[in-house]
Amino acid sequence: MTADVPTLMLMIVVSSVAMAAALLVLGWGNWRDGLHYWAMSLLVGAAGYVLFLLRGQIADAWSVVWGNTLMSVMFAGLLAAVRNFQGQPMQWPVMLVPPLFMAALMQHFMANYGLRVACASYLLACQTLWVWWTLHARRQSSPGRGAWLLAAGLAVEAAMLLARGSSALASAMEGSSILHGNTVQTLTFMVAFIALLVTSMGFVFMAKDRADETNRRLAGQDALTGVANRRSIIAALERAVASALRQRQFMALMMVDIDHFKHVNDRYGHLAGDQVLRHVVALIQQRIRAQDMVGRYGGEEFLVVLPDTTLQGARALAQQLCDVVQATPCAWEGGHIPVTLSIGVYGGVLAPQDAWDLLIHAADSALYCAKAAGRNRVELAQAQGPFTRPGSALSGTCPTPLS
Ligand SMILES: Nc1nc2c(ncn2[C@@H]2O[C@H](COP(=O)(O)OP(=O)(O)OP(=O)(O)O)[C@@H](O)[C@H]2O)c(=O)[nH]1
Repeated sequence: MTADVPTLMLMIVVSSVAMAAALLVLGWGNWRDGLHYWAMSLLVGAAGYVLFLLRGQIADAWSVVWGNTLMSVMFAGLLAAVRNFQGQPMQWPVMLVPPLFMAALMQHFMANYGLRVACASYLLACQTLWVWWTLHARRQSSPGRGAWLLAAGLAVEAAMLLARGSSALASAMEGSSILHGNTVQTLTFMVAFIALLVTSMGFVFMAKDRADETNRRLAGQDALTGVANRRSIIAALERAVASALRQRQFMALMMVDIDHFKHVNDRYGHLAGDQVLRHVVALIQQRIRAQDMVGRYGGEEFLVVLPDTTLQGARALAQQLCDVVQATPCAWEGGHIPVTLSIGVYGGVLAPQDAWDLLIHAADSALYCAKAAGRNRVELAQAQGPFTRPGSALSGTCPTPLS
């Protein structure tokens, strides 16, 4: 099976330039995730192929030495793209060793086509595997389908280069040329073309996967405080309720509200109010466990979901929060803003009919009681028995009549 090698090379050049141009146009002014390194590498690779295509028409030193060196620079650039995507620093002195090595090897073996092909193929295979390994070693920073596609494309490319190097060593290639069509040449450049498409698509998908993930995270986040927003914290509560019911475990919930927050806004201004919200969130986050979750339920109201926690445990934590917030006024413009919290706590073993909205209602009722009883305090919603619909166990749990 043979195909016209110059045509295959031309296809690679045209696709590389087209993809690079698309990436450069799309990413212009907003370079991120290493896409600019990828685009530049494609252009360098295309230039290398153009020099191969001109074999016989320009000096061999240009076509052989520079053509192969540019191929090696292209793989150094792909490595740079992956490292940039992963947020790793560039190590140019190390990353540019292979291209320098390639230039020296090509000079040295200029007269021996077979050895030249073998050396160039093995060196490029090593560089491809280096990119693959960099991707693989930090899988957590590039999860998703894109990374799989890229890894697969790199693996195929490396396998093809190793096979080409071995075939060059095994067969006498004197008198042959890179532009001659034979089975190995055809396979080499067909695989190179496919690998170019697959790896580039994989890299772009990687960037897209990351953008999707960032959007998903932001959609579930409260922009001011950085904790879960109302939708996310309710979703987390639903999951915690389902898990507590399945495993017949305790769970607790706190509704935390900043006292007289309107007064903070009125006296110090809204920016100060925002700072107080962040301050309170930071203090809460410092004291909850990894499996707990805090979210902003409303203006100055926060929900804290506490899986596998008894009512008494939640009450102790709530009291700690009240104490620490009172003892740590919020720093603002060289002074301090005193802050206190009221907290309503629900905790217990759930009954099958209990739902997240009932638990919120319970914690909210207890919070109402805490406000009514003078603020800066903790009140409990339900201390015994399964939780039931409002109007039964919950009503009348306020220890102090509302004023
Ligand atoms: N700075 C700031 N203020 C907010 C934000 N969201 C809500 N608020 C304000 O929070 C205040 C809530 O006031 P109230 O519901 O009367 O509660 P309160 O003053 O804390 O009174 P109690 O809860 O009864 O102690 C209102 O003034 C809202 O404008 C926000 O994101 N930033």
